[in-house]
Amino acid sequence: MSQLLTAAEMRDVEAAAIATGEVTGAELMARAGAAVVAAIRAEWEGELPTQPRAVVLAGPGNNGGDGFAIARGLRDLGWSVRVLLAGQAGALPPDARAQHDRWAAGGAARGAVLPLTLETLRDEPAADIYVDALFGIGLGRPLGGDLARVVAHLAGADGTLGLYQPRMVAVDVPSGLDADSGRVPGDPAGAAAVRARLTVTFDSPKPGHYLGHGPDLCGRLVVADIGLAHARARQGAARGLAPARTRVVPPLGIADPRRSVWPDIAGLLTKRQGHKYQHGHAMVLTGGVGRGGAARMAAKAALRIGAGAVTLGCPPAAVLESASHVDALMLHRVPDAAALTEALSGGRITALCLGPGLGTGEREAALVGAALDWGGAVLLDADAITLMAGEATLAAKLHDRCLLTPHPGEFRRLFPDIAGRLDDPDPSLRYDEAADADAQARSRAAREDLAAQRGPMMSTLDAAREAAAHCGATVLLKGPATAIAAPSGAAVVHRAVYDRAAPWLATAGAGDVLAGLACGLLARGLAPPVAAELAAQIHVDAALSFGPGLTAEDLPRQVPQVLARYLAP
Ligand SMILES: NC(=O)C1=CN([C@@H]2O[C@H](COP(=O)(O)OP(=O)(O)OC[C@H]3O[C@@H](n4cnc5c(N)ncnc54)[C@H](O)[C@@H]3O)[C@@H](O)[C@H]2O)[C@@H](O)CC1
Ligand SMILES: [K+]
Repeated sequence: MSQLLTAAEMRDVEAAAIATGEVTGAELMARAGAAVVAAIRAEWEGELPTQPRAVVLAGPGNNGGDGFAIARGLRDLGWSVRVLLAGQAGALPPDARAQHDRWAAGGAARGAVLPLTLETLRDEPAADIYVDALFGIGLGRPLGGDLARVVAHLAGADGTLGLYQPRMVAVDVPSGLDADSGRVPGDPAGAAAVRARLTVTFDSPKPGHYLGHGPDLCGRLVVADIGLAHARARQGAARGLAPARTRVVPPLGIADPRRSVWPDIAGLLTKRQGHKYQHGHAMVLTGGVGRGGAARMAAKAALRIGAGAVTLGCPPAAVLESASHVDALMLHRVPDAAALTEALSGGRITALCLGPGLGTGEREAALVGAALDWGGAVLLDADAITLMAGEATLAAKLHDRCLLTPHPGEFRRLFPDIAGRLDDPDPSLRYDEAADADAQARSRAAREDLAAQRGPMMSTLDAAREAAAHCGATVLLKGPATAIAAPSGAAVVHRAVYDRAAPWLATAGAGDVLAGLACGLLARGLAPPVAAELAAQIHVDAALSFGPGLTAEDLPRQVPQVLARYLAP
């Protein structure tokens, strides 16, 4: 499973399934409820008393409806269950109302529903499990009033985190978290949302489970099948989005690490016999004297990932320095842009990497210009991005064989308008259509997709997509969950969170290695979005395989192990 659905897409899929008559909304809600009950039993197995007690917090929409279905499911298992409802039963949407009525039919003793207020919640005797069914994918704005206080209390504002978080299961998303962006409307710090030990979502994960505060708030993420796979595939195909517009990589739910990558990974990486230049020739530009380390690290990574040959392009004064460091790399003097153009015009170089440790002077700006004028595969990182941010005519040369790998700060420099909207805590400030007239000219289809995918808050994924559509190149926006977007609108979220969290990867030089891996793959002929996706994965797998204590220099050395795992028969 590898598809990510925004809230709007999830609604589409549900509506399409219901419209064909193959399932009803009520049935979907019953399946959702049953899936959460099963996930609770699995998660807390062996930890609960003989007759556990649950408190279900039900909200005013269908998430609340799931809550009533869960309450009934737990009661049927012999649990003692209390439901606290935010709002009036009469105002619930029909499916949720029906679940409420089935629950309440248990009578005052077995099916009691109390109004949810901070007071009623505080007065409740402690429970073994709390079910957060307040808001799911329908959260549309910042929480306010008493509900905001309730959520703040659940989130630990009163020193109560230790009481709730270890016992909290969130239905679909922790309430307060925006399912599309991983942001918390009205609270950039993310404190105004429930913190769960377990989150059970339905059919497909949502971007917000991986981006922003999502992983922190969700705890463990379970994706439950509620029988919508066919409707999802049909819906995707109908929109021309098949097989999947936004994927999460590696795909979920496959334990075998060799298969936790997409099926043709071995095909992409296996070297067939042939001359070294048949596997591509990458050139990595270095900075001046004493500044070559970053580029050398990138070059080693490019070599490890299987580029047939790698040449360091150095300013003349720095040739000697690099020569004393690395034997397997070739060296080439690149005094200026004209020399670079000449080197590239020979037809041997199949991909160029520039940025790590490059410098940001006039010579380097001219190098970026020459690299982009070449028209071949170019990876632009670090200083190259900073240079483009300062010089609009450089950025205007970007094309679809380019791959940009900014960290958030570099992204902000190069795309200040997009980043400005991304930073804004006000969810009413959405994707700005007028500002994107350029992208409109480039690709109407991509734009329409962007519109269809948009939620109430902009995400880093939206930002990468907008940036890619805007500049016409593939953009890899770094983060714990890396967002990679092609100009066509196709995108992936690389999940280095949950079981793939590698916090030790935040080490100096790790970004240079990522650039080198991606450049090596470009040199081997992979298209920029594929090279980016694969490089991000190998980068994280290398970090996971080394473990804590990692330095950037260790990363290229881990690559053979990682490849061996992928390529094992
Ligand atoms: N048939 C279906 O549609 C299914 C829905 N499912 C559940 O339904 C959920 C989506 O249901 P809904 O679309 O009703 O959305 P939610 O239940 O997430 O929330 C919508 C309700 O909350 C209110 N609301 C939104 N933001 C608010 C705020 N800041 N302050 C106060 N009130 C606010 C809305 O006005 C609306 O009443 C999913 O997350 C999932 O849990 C599942 O049962 C699967 C089937
Ligand atoms: K919830």
